[in-house]
Amino acid sequence: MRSTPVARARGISKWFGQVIALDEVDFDVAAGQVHGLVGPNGAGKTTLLGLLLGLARPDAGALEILGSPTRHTLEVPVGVAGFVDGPSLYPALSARQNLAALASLRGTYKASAVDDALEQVGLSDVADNRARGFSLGMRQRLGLAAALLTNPRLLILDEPSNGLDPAGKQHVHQVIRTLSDDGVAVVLSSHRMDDVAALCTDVTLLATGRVVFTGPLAKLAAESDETDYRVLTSDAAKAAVVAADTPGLRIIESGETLVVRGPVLAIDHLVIRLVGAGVALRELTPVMSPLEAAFLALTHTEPPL
Ligand SMILES: Nc1ncnc2c1ncn2[C@@H]1O[C@H](COP(=O)(O)OP(=O)(O)OP(=O)(O)O)[C@@H](O)[C@H]1O
Repeated sequence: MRSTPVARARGISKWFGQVIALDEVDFDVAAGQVHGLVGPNGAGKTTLLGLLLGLARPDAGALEILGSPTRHTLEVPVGVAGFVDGPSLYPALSARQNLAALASLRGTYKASAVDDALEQVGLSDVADNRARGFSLGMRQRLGLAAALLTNPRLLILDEPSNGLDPAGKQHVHQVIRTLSDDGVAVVLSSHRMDDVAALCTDVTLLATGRVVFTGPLAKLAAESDETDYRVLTSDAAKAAVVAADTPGLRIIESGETLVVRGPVLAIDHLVIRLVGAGVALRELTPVMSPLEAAFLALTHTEPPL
């Protein structure tokens, strides 16, 4: 028997005045899944995270968290923790005092649990420093520690890698992986496909409030059969002429560097034609990962050149 999804949305819509932020969204998250929410600016990621956190209610559709329909009041559903738009912290209190205050408010304060949470996110050394002086990355980590204190079954994180240095990012990624191994479902938003690729098992791609893809990460990569390649040759001008004449290829950029877009077969033909035309190929490099290519294809956005 399949276990109950940790979160299940069917046809949820959310309006802000005339703007539709979520348009009949279906969304499933299972225990242990690390589910990435990606999409261009304004796609509806934060709005969906807010609904999962009980910060707002859908205007239409059904949303169940841990098997229960979300209520009509605004409150964080039991078993859910996390934050959107950065964690709420008391700037005048230290990291330790912030966590102690939050746990005391819930009536669950235990000094050892606070120490554990700080240790997990790598903030033990600065536990007694005031949050006011914390960098964005440190505030993100403290917000994560606050969420961990509640032993959530569903953790919601908005851009968790924001402001983190590479070591901090690795640390936070490891915390998320451990939670997932323990069966916690994690839903996170990100603008970075490399973060999503490193962390997520599943991904939902939103564009102007609609789901344009949802499923395993590996399936998303297969959604686009076109990739951009940078082509360096011995004769840039002649290479551009050959590329323009190759069926299935589009020239994205020409000049010293030639960038072309097309399916792998068309790229093969380009290489054969270049060599046939006496142009030496010095470099052929994909400009973006298959995930980024799928993102751009499905959201109809163009890569920056
Ligand atoms: N409180 C609000 N009042 C009015 N409009 C809102 C509000 N919150 C979101 N919106 C609108 O809803 C749409 C979705 O916004 P949302 O913040 O969910 O997108 P996002 O994918 O998180 O974007 P970003 O990547 O820029 O953070 C946007 O058009 C946004 O302007």
